[in-house]
Amino acid sequence: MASEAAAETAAKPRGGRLCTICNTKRAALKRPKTLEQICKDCFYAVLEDEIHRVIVDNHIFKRGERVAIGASGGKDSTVLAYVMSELNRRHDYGLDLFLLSVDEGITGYRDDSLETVKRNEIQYGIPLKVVSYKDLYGWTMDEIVKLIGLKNNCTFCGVFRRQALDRGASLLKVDKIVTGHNADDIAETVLLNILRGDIARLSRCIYSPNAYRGFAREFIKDLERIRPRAILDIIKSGEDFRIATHTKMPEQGNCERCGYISSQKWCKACVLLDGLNRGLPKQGIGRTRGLDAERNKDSRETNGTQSLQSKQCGSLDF
Ligand SMILES: Nc1ncnc2c1ncn2[C@@H]1O[C@H](COP(=O)(O)OP(=O)(O)OP(=O)(O)O)[C@@H](O)[C@H]1O
Repeated sequence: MASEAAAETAAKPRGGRLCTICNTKRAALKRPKTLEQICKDCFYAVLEDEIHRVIVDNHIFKRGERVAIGASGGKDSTVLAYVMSELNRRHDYGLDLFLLSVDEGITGYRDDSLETVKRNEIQYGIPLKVVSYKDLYGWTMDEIVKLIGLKNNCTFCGVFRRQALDRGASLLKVDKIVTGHNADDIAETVLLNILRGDIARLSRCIYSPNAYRGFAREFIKDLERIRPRAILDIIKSGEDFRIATHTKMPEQGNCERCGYISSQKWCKACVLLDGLNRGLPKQGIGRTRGLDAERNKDSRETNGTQSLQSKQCGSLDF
């Protein structure tokens, strides 16, 4: 008996609970979703398995499809690239994967993270395509910031990035694009869209512009401290949201200028680019209803008031 007890003590890692899944390694984290305390390896395994289940249950991909992975070189898209290539191989999805990076032309920021993407290209054997703001729009973000200053630059960055991903996707002739979003980002988005009354974006469960994001982030982090499940509960509320049938939704069409998807005569990227090229960089900054509607009514009209200031850079705007 004494030796058995000794063996058990030896097997148990010192200073912590055992993983509730494998029961051998030390628990490294507590999952807010299940409240289970699990080790690193089991966390990777359950996460990959859950992603696979979501892909299969929702019929997200069809065999033979070409899929671009939006690769910024940041943590979320690096995980995404790994998981996509791993699941494609492990479960034989039969997908043709590509890494798609947008180079916004921000010295010391994107040029560094693109190095990570180039390493991913070799590591996972997925071909990489880089599209740049300079080639697509004739402007780098550094040049835009020089013109407009730091205020409002996130609007340009986010809108151009969203369209650059679409353009890159059509160059690669892919059927789908996947982008990496963690639970915190999605909860912020749900909250932001509710705060802004942006039912159209909420129903498509996509990103709202950056304004207020910093405040929403702090608020969610405060909630999480009190109740760790708060983030998942907000996401669930967003998913279960039902929109009254009489709510007016914007009609999707195509931009008259560039042909990309838009609910206005001109898409936001064209409105902003037109302003930049005409030396009126404040044109189109602000909410779509209002300024862009005006801009779309009469392309000669310009207006730089009511600008929304961004509190945080880097999130992908949809
Ligand atoms: N420059 C880019 N090129 C290609 N894809 C991008 C780029 N920026 C963002 N994305 C895509 O949009 C996702 C969400 O971007 P966001 O800017 O919110 O960054 P994030 O949450 O910090 O993600 P990451 O850690 O991957 O940078 C990224 O995971 C990526 O898939």
